[in-house]
Amino acid sequence: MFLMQILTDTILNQTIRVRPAESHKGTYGRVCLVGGNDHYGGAIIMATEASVYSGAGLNTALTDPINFTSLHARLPEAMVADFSNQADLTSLVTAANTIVIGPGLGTTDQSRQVLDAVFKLVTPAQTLIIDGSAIDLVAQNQLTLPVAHLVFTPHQMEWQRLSGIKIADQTDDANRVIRDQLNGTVVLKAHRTKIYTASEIYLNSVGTPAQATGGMGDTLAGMVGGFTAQFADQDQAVLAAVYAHSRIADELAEQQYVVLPTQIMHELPRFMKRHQALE
Ligand SMILES: NC(=O)C1=CN([C@@H]2O[C@H](COP(=O)(O)OP(=O)(O)OC[C@H]3O[C@@H](n4cnc5c(N)ncnc54)[C@H](OP(=O)(O)O)[C@@H]3O)[C@@H](O)[C@H]2O)[C@@H](O)CC1
Ligand SMILES: Nc1ncnc2c1ncn2[C@@H]1O[C@H](COP(=O)(O)OP(=O)(O)O)[C@@H](O)[C@H]1O
Ligand SMILES: [Mg+2]
Repeated sequence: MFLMQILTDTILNQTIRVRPAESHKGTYGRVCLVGGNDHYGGAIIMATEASVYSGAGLNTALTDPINFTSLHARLPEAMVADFSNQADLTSLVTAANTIVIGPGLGTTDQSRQVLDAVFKLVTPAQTLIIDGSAIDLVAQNQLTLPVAHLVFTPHQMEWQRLSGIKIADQTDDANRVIRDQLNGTVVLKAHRTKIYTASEIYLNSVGTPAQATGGMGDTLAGMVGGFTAQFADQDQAVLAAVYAHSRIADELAEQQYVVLPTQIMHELPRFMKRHQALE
């Protein structure tokens, strides 16, 4: 039996540290974000931008070259590389602390080749966030997962595809069985997102239907990337990212009918300053 833990503001000041003066960009982690085909460029732009605004020190998008100009135009802080260039893919994935794969990746043969190449390179010390299309590709092809700190971020339909559990039957007990088989943290996204770690279940009791708009999950994936790259405790980093994403949305929704993903990420630097570790 697992007791459900309810996330509160405490997770933020437990996780978000005050930046040490003696530090540089390398101190705050390297994130490689993989996705964005010729159809879904916005998804990888949002994920990458969310990682940058979370404070990760170095961020690179591995994407279709068609997205280079648009990504740079709004986000000069990030680097870009072609996800079909094997040499670039190898060096960037190898250098990363955290890899985020899936936002807008698509499920074509090319998407599958990129996913296979990344899975081959990932090592046990790295954190791998598997989102969106990457979840669908794993489910469709029953892919073998690499050994790493795995974090899955499915919405309920993606979880149905990956776990085989119908949305109506997605109970904690059923979800835990599959979580254990996957051997990774599962962030099951819904109106009230639940996070299944190796030992606990957490309920995200904040969040608003004002968040129900395309790109909201791509943004969360980028935030989880940025938080896990910077903050040592990987479970806490995931929990803090999920909670902050919804908590910022709730604040904006006091005045707004809909909250855009980009508005949430742009609040992050101020929000994180307000909620950093208590001194
Ligand atoms: N700007 C961009 O580039 C964007 C790119 N994107 C990229 O698109 C790719 C595909 O991702 P996707 O999520 O759009 O499609 P898919 O996996 O088919 O899921 C939709 C199906 O699931 C069902 N459903 C049931 N419960 C649900 C729930 N709780 N939450 C959500 N859905 C739920 C839902 O039911 P219905 O709406 O019919 O009621 C529908 O049948 C992926 O790579 C992503 O990154 C998007 O992020 C958008 C912005
Ligand atoms: N009604 C809602 N209440 C609270 N949060 C919501 C609601 N609808 C969507 N969200 C949040 O928005 C995000 C949607 O993720 P996802 O479906 O992957 O979006 P996308 O793939 O379009 O970026 C999740 O974090 C989910 O919890
Ligand atoms: Mg999604």
